[in-house]
Amino acid sequence: MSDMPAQKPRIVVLISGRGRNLEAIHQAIERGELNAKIVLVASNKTRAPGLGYARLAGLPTVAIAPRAFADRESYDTALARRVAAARPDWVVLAGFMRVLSDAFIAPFAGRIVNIHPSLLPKYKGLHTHARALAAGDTHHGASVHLVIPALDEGPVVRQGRIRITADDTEQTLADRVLDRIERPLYAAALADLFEARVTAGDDGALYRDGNRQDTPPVQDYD
Ligand SMILES: Nc1nc2c(c(=O)[nH]1)N[C@@H](CN(C=O)c1ccc(C(=O)N[C@@H](CCC(=O)O)C(=O)O)cc1)CN2
Ligand SMILES: NCC(=O)N[C@@H]1O[C@H](COP(=O)([O-])[O-])[C@@H](O)[C@H]1O
Repeated sequence: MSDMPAQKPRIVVLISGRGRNLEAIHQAIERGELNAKIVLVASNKTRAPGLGYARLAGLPTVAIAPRAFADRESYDTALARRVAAARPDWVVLAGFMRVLSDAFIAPFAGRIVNIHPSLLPKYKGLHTHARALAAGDTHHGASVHLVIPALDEGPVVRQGRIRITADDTEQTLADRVLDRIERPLYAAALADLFEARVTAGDDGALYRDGNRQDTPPVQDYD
């Protein structure tokens, strides 16, 4: 029996903005709540504030601006090469605001995770909070899912839900979803994946503890 400690899963985190989910993941790791090692923080925005957090935390960072590339596929190929050089076990999207082509997805197929601020399959894409308010929904939330080429269509690992209040605005709802749901939800869902409680079958479905998970667990965070 080897007495070598289990290798921590190596993760690359992709951001485009403030990096609040990056911060939540990093702090969960620092508190010993998530067994992983962030080996690179990469952004498509050279001035992403989340890069500042990463640098202060002593994490390796890189920013690759799309404007230097002729098209989405050439950008995604370059980004994939740089990410692959960090030898990740998982690629974690944390407020990464670009649709990824197969040029990026293929090399990491089945190992890319995203947190989306809606109760998928509702409100794929952008402006999810405004759309939930406009629809008069009673609840809203976030979903952690595996990334496939079809936007926000990948199998969902976990979801979190809160009530929408009568005085909610797009900003108050977005802030509450992020602070109440996304921060704890992402760490819990990543632990499911990293510790293989949840695995992807050849059929594209997820299996939790060996049982097919046709609908994800939904936790209320009110
Ligand atoms: N192929 C996939 N790419 C991405 C997925 C996915 O499931 N499949 N998840 C998204 C994350 N995301 C929502 O959770 C998302 C990000 C970006 C966009 C989008 O329309 N981006 C525009 C640019 C918008 C901007 O710059 O403000 C674009 O890329 O043209 C939609 C959904 C990550 N990628
Ligand atoms: N489609 C992806 C998407 O909308 N992601 C959302 O952007 C915010 C990013 O915050 P951050 O930049 O502070 O991490 C988060 O709420 C995340 O769910």
